[in-house]
Amino acid sequence: MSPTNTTSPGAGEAGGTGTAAARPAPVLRLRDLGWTIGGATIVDAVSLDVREGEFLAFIGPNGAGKTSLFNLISGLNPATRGTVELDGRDITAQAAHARARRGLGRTFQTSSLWPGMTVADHVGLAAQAADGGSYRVWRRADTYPERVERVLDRTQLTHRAGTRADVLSHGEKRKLELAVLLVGEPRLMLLDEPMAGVSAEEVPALTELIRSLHREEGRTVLMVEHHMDILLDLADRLAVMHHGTLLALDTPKAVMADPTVQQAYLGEEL
Ligand SMILES: Nc1ncnc2c1ncn2[C@@H]1O[C@H](COP(=O)(O)OP(=O)(O)OP(=O)(O)O)[C@@H](O)[C@H]1O
Repeated sequence: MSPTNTTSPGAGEAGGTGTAAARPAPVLRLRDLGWTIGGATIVDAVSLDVREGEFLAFIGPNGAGKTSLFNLISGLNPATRGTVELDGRDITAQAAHARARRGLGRTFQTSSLWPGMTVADHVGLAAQAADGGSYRVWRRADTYPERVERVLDRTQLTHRAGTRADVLSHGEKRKLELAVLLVGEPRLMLLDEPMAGVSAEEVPALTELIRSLHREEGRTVLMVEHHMDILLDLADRLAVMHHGTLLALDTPKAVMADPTVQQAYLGEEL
């Protein structure tokens, strides 16, 4: 595996499917993307393509720049160099909400829920926001009964509809964050450590949910995760971040066997 892999088209690399002629245009294209703040380069010239329907997982030691890269892709932070293209359109200068309207949605490493608000109200409010409404002028969740019901059913939270977010288990909170994301029907989902804080008993159901959003619904998924066993099961390709750079990008098997990657993780379990 060579780092030049990172600048070649994503299609076909993951499972060896398709020919160059049959490759669809990438849904997401990063070119020379970087973020420098206070003189420190946090994300350093990352280039990669993600094909429609792909599951690309990001791994790397703590502080490698994975979340920062997600912030640049989702528009939470502005890039200080390079470009982000979605469906062939340069969105580098677009704000996060404009990117969300184009089908790019994300979850966060730390919980983004309102403790005193019910599960159904979270989803209803997200539906209102997805329709261009404001998060500040709150209408009741039952303005969107069908949509709320559908998303709660999809995320196995129907029985928790009237429950306040702060009494949910960690796994249910993560599902609710996915529900809030799904109500906007994202085609490209950025999931930042969706298993963080989730108990071992709840991991399989959450993994299955994420798998079905990808495999059954055909959503493109970019996911940061530290649990390698989960990624080996879910991901088409692994991207390895190290000191802000993209160290490797290949199939999980090839990445695991790469001596450069092993070196980067020296002292840590890969
Ligand atoms: N706003 C900021 N200002 C200065 N430094 C920052 C800022 N945001 C992140 N950093 C630094 O950038 C580096 C990368 O952080 P980031 O959260 O992107 O890493 P990560 O790979 O997601 O780590 P983890 O796996 O621990 O979540 C860290 O050293 C962090 O302290």
